Amino acid sequence: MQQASSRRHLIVGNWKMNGLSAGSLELAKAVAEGARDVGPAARLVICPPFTQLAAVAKALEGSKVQLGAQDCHQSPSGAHTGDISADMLVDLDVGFVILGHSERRQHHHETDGLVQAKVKAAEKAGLTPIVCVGETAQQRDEGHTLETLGEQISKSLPKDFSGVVAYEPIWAIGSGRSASVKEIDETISHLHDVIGRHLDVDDKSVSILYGGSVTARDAASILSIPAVGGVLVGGASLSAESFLGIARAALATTA
Ligand SMILES: O=C[C@H](O)COP(=O)(O)O
Repeated sequence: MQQASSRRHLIVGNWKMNGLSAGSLELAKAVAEGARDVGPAARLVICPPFTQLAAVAKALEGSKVQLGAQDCHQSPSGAHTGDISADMLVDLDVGFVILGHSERRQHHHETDGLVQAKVKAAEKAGLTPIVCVGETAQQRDEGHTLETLGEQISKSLPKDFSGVVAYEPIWAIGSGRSASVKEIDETISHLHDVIGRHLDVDDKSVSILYGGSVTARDAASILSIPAVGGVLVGGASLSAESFLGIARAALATTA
């Protein structure tokens, strides 16, 4: 089994629909500055809204923080009013893209099939997709968590997937109630098994992040779980202090 001490955690901040020009620049610069102290323990990625990508890309120049986006269209170009293609993101020095987040699955009716088409488009353009899967509170209460996640994994990821997966229980997102260490450990280990069974890739090559109410307080215990490859952070990524606190927790797990 992979040991915590040999890992380099991926710490991803998803700003969601937050950030105007001045605040975004200030936040990006503060994260870039603070990231110097994190050393090689973690790779940091911030995913601002589309409108701030160009400015944030400039603010991150020369830093160890990488840029991500929150979605892309499955087509490279064309008549898709209001959409953004993977190539457009690459053009702005974006390296990562979050796909299939539960907020998009729910509010934009994104299906597993559409998510898979977006994953293929992102990988073709050279982006690293971060594909989100997660169960609702009802699915969890009815004992359908593993079945739900297995279906999402097998239908959302192409057989030759080379990106990152984020396990985000929907009931934990923005609720202030993170899943327990035991739940995260068991579920992510199960996801590795599903990947090994359904995809044509070594399951160890796919890093799996946890997301859902992660804070600087509980980050160390989550990042100490050997199966966890990092965290996807929403609310706590909107402050440089809390986001960097989470990144420093990665450092503590390698000490
Ligand atoms: O993409 C991030 C997740 O939805 C987690 O958000 P949260 O940290 O605010 O719960």
